[in-house]
Amino acid sequence: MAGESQNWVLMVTAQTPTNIAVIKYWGKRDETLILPVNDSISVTLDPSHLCTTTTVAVSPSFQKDRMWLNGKEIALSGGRFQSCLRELRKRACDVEDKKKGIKISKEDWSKLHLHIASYNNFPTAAGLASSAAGLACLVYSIGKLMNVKEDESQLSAIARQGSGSACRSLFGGFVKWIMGKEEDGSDSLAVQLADEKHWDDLVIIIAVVSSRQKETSSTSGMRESVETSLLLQHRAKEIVPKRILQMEEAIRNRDFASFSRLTCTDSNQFHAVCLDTWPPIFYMNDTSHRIISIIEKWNRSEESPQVAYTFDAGPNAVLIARNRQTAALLLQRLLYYFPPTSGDLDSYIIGDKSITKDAGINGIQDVEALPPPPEIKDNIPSQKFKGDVNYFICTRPGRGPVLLSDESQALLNSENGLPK
Ligand SMILES: Nc1ncnc2c1ncn2[C@@H]1O[C@H](COP(=O)(O)OP(=O)(O)OP(=O)(O)O)[C@@H](O)[C@H]1O
Ligand SMILES: C[C@@](O)(CCOP(=O)(O)OP(=O)(O)O)CC(=O)O
Repeated sequence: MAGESQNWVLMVTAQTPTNIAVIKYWGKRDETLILPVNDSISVTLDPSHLCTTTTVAVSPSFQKDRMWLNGKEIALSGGRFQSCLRELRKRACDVEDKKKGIKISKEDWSKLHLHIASYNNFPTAAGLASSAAGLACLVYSIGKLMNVKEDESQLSAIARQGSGSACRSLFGGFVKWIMGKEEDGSDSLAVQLADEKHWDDLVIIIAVVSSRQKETSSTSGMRESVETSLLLQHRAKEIVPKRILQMEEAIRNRDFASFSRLTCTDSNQFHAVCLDTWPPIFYMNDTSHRIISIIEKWNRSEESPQVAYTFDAGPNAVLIARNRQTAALLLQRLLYYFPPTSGDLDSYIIGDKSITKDAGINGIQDVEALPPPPEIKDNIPSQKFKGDVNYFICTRPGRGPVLLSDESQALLNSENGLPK
């Protein structure tokens, strides 16, 4: 290891998106390597609205590996973090920073310690897939720091060992996680089906539904489903392989009718598997069901589907509108049924606020003046559900991980490698 003194700090900062599955991953065939029972497909969400930023630093002065998440130190002792660190160290290569006069040889990495600081620009552990963006960012940034030569797909197989869904966050656009066949998991990795520009009409609105912390984590929920649900076995063997092919075709042809049908039925089947688990698991709540029925009613009243819905292991609805015009109509419906409890629209609709303008909403008075959606039959009085949605995030399909070269965006101090 060459360097004038032992006080140098070398660091890298990266930003990684989160993703939402449209064909769900639910069930592992290997718990430690995190190998799934079926392929899955996701849409990467625009990191301008939902992303993780991670800085990793290395210095001979660091005494041990340390990590800070959203400003608080967390333990890195968990098996999943350790698997990722071990796999990355195995693949580390020589690194030279001529400007700083630092040279790290391949062999040095096993003796050097890391400091990692990460920040999610959205709530952590709130059903918005922070673990997917977080673990993908950890692997991507350390991979860059250690000059790991593997491509994104091979890195995805490492991120997979941090959290299954994280492997799909190594790419932008539309991503498939191939389940693979090998026992060592070497062929269980993510590939990009199409980038985010391929289908840039799509607009995504997430309804963050008020709820208590979920009772069953994805990890334990899917373990229980594998052990007890016969529907899961049937789904993995018979249903998903066909759906994957149909979904790939729908994405290739930008066929919204097919994309929407597959997305909704796959989400519904995943929640049916949860219900088929013993004891049953409930992730959706009354508000989630209400949102499904609003969308179903609207889609049925039109000639072709306007919006797709999908729900992960929690009550939040992820709604995918076929284009901006539809997204504006969707937002009007959502605000009609779920008006904010306060007049503060700015914090009620976050992300791409231009959709709010397109919907003709400039203030709370416009929300109050919204007419009932035309698909409601006149004889059924329409009810409103103020307070049942915490807030909405307007976003779209987005790009994959990037390095941030501007040092001012680093989360660690370049002098001592501690959080800024
Ligand atoms: N930026 C990050 N860097 C590293 N690890 C993270 C990061 N963000 C979250 N995690 C890990 O993910 C855990 C949260 O995962 P959890 O599955 O409970 O919630 P979620 O991913 O936000 O929600 P869900 O899985 O329901 O969509 C955290 O406790 C932490 O271990
Ligand atoms: C419902 C899901 O979001 C499940 C995600 O599960 P995780 O990736 O969080 O589980 P672990 O691999 O145990 O970390 C569906 C999906 O993202 O495909």
